[in-house]
Amino acid sequence: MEVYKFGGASVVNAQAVRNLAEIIKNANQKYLLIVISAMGKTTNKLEELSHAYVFGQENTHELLEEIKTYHFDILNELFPDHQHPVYNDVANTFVEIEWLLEEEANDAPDYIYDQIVSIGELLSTRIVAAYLSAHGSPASWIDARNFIKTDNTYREGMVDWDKTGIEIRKSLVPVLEKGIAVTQGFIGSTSENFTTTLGREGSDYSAAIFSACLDATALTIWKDVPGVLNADPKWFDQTERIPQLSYHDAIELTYYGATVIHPKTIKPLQNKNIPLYVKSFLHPEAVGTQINGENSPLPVPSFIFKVNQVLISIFPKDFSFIIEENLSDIFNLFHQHKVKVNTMLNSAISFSVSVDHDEEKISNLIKDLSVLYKVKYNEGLELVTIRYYNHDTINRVTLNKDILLEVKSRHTCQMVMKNKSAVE
Ligand SMILES: Nc1ncnc2c1ncn2[C@@H]1O[C@H](COP(=O)(O)OP(=O)(O)O)[C@@H](O)[C@H]1O
Ligand SMILES: N[C@@H](CC(=O)OP(=O)(O)O)C(=O)O
Repeated sequence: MEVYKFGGASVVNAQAVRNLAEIIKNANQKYLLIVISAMGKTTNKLEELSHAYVFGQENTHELLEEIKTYHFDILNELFPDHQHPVYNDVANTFVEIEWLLEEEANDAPDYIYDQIVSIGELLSTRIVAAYLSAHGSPASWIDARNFIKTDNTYREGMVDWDKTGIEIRKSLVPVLEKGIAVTQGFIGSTSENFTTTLGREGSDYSAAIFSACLDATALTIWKDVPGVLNADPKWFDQTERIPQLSYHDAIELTYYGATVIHPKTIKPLQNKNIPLYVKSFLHPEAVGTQINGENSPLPVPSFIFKVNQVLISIFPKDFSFIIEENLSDIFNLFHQHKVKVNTMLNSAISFSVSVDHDEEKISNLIKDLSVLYKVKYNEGLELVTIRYYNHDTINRVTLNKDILLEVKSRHTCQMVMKNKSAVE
C-alpha cells in the first residue's frame, strides 16, 4: 500500500485538481492513501482571518467571503451539477467557522487559530475526494483528526505515536483494504477531540506519519519541481536535480532549511525504511528524486539560502563563562519565545545565534535576554548553508559579502553574511 501527498500548489485551481485526478488514474493503484493540503495559499488567508477575529477587526466577514468565493469558484468549474452533495459538504464546513466568528474571541489565540486554519484541509479534501469519485477513482473521505492524535500544544501539536498507530491500524487499514482514501495533511486532534495543527507546511509530515503507521511500501510527495534540487530554483538560476539522496542527507538539508520537504518528514520514514519519492506533478512520468537508506554522498554541493536573518550576540554581564553557567538559561528563553536557532557559535564569554526576523518575537526575546545579558544584534542578514562545500562554492556565495559568522563541520558550512558596504 502506498501513500501520495499533494501540497497546495497541486490543488491551486480546478485545472490542478483535474491534473491530480489524471495522476491517480494513471498510477493505477488499487489501494492508496492520498494526503492533501489546503488549496493554493488558503492557509495564509485563514491565518489572516484568525488574526482578524482574535484582534476584533472589522474585516472578518470580508476575509471569509474571499475564501468562500475561491473554493466555490473551483467547485463550479469541477461540478456543473449544483445538486452534487459536495456543495453541501463544503457549505457545512464553512458553517462551523461562521458560528465561531459570531461569538466573542474568548479562547486562547493558538486554540482559535487551529479551529479556523484547519478548515483549509477539510475543504480541499472534500473537493478532491468528490472529484476523484466522480471521475473513475472512487475515494473515501477520511477525517485525519480521528487518526493523528496529538497533545494540546495548539499550532505545533506533538504527535502521540502510540495512540496514532493504534487508531490507524484499527480503523484506517480496513478502509484502505477496500480502495482509495483521501485525507488531510497538517491537522490532528487532542485526546478531547479538539482540532490541532502540526506546524506550518506540516502536511509532508502527516504523510510520513500515515506511511510509518501503515507500514506503507512507499511515500510519493508531488511538487512543482522536478525533485529535490541542489538549491531552491526561486533563488538560483542553475540547479541540478539530485536523483538519489540518503535519509541522512535529506534530514540535514531539510533541517538547514531546504523547504522542499518539511524537516520532520524523513525520520519516521527512515525508522521504517520506507522510500520517499519526490516527483513533479507537472511531469508525473519523470523519475524525480528517491530518498532511501543508500548512503551515497550527494553528487553536487547543495545550497540553502535564508534571508531576513538577525544575528544576536549575547554576553554575560558578570565575568562568568557562557557555556557552563548560562547556556541552559539562554536556550530556555529561546524556547519560551518559540524562536528557532538557525545556526550558533560560542566563545568563552559570548554566544551568537542567527534567527529568522519575526519582529514581535525577536523584540520580546531581546527584552527578556537583556535582563541578565548584554545583547547586541544585527539585522538584514542572510544565512547560507552549503552541504558538501568546497573552496569554489564558498568563494561563489561570498562574493561581495562580509562574513559575520562562519560555522564549519566536515560536510556542512554555514555563513551569516551581509552585502559589502560600498566604498566611500
Ligand atoms: N532544494 C530544493 N529543491 C527543490 N525545491 C526546493 C528546494 N528548496 C526549496 N525548494 C522550493 O520548494 C518548493 C516546493 O515546496 P512547497 O512550495 O512547500 O510545496 P507544496 O506546498 O506544494 O507542498 C519549490 O517550488 C521550490 O521553490
Ligand atoms: N496548508 C498548510 C500545510 C501544508 O503543508 O501545506 P503545503 O503542503 O502546501 O506546504 C500550510 O500551508 O502550512
